[in-house]
Amino acid sequence: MRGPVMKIEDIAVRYGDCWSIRSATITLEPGVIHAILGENGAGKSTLLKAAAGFAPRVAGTVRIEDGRGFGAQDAAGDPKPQAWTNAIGMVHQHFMLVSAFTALENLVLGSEPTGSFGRLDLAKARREAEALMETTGLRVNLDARTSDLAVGERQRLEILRVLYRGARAILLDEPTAVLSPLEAEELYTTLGALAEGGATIAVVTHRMDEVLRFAGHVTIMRRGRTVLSRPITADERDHPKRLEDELTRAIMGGEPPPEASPPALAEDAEVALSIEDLVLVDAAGKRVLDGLCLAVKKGEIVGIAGIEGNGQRELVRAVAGLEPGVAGSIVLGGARLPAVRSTEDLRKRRRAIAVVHEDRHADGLMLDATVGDNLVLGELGQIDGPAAEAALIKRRIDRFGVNPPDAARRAGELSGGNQQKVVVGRALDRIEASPERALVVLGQPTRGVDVGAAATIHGAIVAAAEKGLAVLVVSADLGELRRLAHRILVLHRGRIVTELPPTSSDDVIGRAMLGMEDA
Ligand SMILES: Nc1ncnc2c1ncn2[C@@H]1O[C@H](COP(=O)(O)OP(=O)(O)OP(=O)(O)O)[C@@H](O)[C@H]1O
Repeated sequence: MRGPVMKIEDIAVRYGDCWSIRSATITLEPGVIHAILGENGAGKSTLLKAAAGFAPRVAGTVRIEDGRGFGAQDAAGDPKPQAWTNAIGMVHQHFMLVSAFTALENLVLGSEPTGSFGRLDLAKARREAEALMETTGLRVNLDARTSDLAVGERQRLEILRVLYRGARAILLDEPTAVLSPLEAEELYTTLGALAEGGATIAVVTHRMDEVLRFAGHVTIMRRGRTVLSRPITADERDHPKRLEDELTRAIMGGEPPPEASPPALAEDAEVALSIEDLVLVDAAGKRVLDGLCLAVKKGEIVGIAGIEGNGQRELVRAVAGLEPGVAGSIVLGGARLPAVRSTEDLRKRRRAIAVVHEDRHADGLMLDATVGDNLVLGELGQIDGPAAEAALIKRRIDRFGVNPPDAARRAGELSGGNQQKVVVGRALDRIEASPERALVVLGQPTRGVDVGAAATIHGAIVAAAEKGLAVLVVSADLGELRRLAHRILVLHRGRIVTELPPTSSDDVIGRAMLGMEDA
């Protein structure tokens, strides 16, 4: 199944009065993984959408050549040919699955096989799905409800869905942002095999290590333009430091920011947060938190590593007071936190604890509200008039580099990384100003965020610890935990199984994440 060559020539894309892409030129060839990197808002997602034929292009051409000649689509390129739709599959940053459907139903949605009288032939769908899983090595439980699937499984389902429709070019928008390192590795093995089989593969990512290890070609976007596009040689892969520096400079348009490191921790620092024997049983009777214990001192940054789905989300929600069924105790500053029974209880907890949930769309943002409203969400009635509110919003936009710096824009129109800056910036900036501040809990704080913005967020996390707050960081990015944390705790099946120093290798942490005893 050889994929098409896709030539995107000098395209420009505009949403209303906002230029998303000013000038981008890129050629995607079958047979290699083509990585696309760049700052938040540089236009990477839009570039993929334009390639797939559904971004409002105002100039340029997208040419697809696969020997059968799909031809070119110029700026006024709609409607796109059916062959185009079938040949190119896009896996979006935010999954496009119907959570109430089974995996099988989602897989065939929109291209369902039919039997007599045009009825859906589920048996045939299952046979075809099984065959596809066999050839690609991508496996999911076809009968599971999609809402019950782990995030890595949902990712696989999205790719299977695209392949099921016969796509030979697969465009993936930050596919590893939600995956653990092991799942990401598996995904790249699959993509590598698909590329070797002749597919055209493009991946948008912020993770440099993935580019250095797996990509055969790299393109960098900056402020709506492609500024570098070139192959990666085997020799460069063996000595990646120079390439990494070159790419980082191209992304940033200058020298990379200095890396954060945890502040010095006083030996006699008091324990700020103490969690004892936390137990939470889900609707299916599974103990998602199973006797979890941990402690964090004042001024300490503790990292939590673990494969997604081992209790991270529930731990963060329990500390935030959003899991009424949780048993065990959470002690903050020597006092046991009472159960949250009212909005006032929740407010009280928020004055002491800042929380960033891992799913920004479900728990952190109102996409239809403005950036400004989102930046002060939850502070209703606590800010002294509209002028003070406008000043606070402006400060948060400036401090975290939200781009475009426009408080009146709808949050849903921001790029993914800029949405993340809004959520994290709001939490960190607010807690620092609270007289009752004690704890920051962050779920995947730099997911989908570029190097520069990650440095800003890391700086703010370190600043919070320097102010004496206890900090708990849950992250799938082990490099981030190593850089930021004083200690790394490994979460496995709802409990902390190991404590490791931040100098531990990926291999050691990875083994502990799998629950291996010798880690
Ligand atoms: N539907 C839309 N309406 C208005 N503006 C949009 C829309 N989609 C994207 N934009 C704007 O286009 C620009 C590029 O966005 P895009 O999502 O392509 O960036 P990106 O490089 O993928 O960023 P990130 O790394 O943060 O995901 C941003 O300024 C964004 O705000």
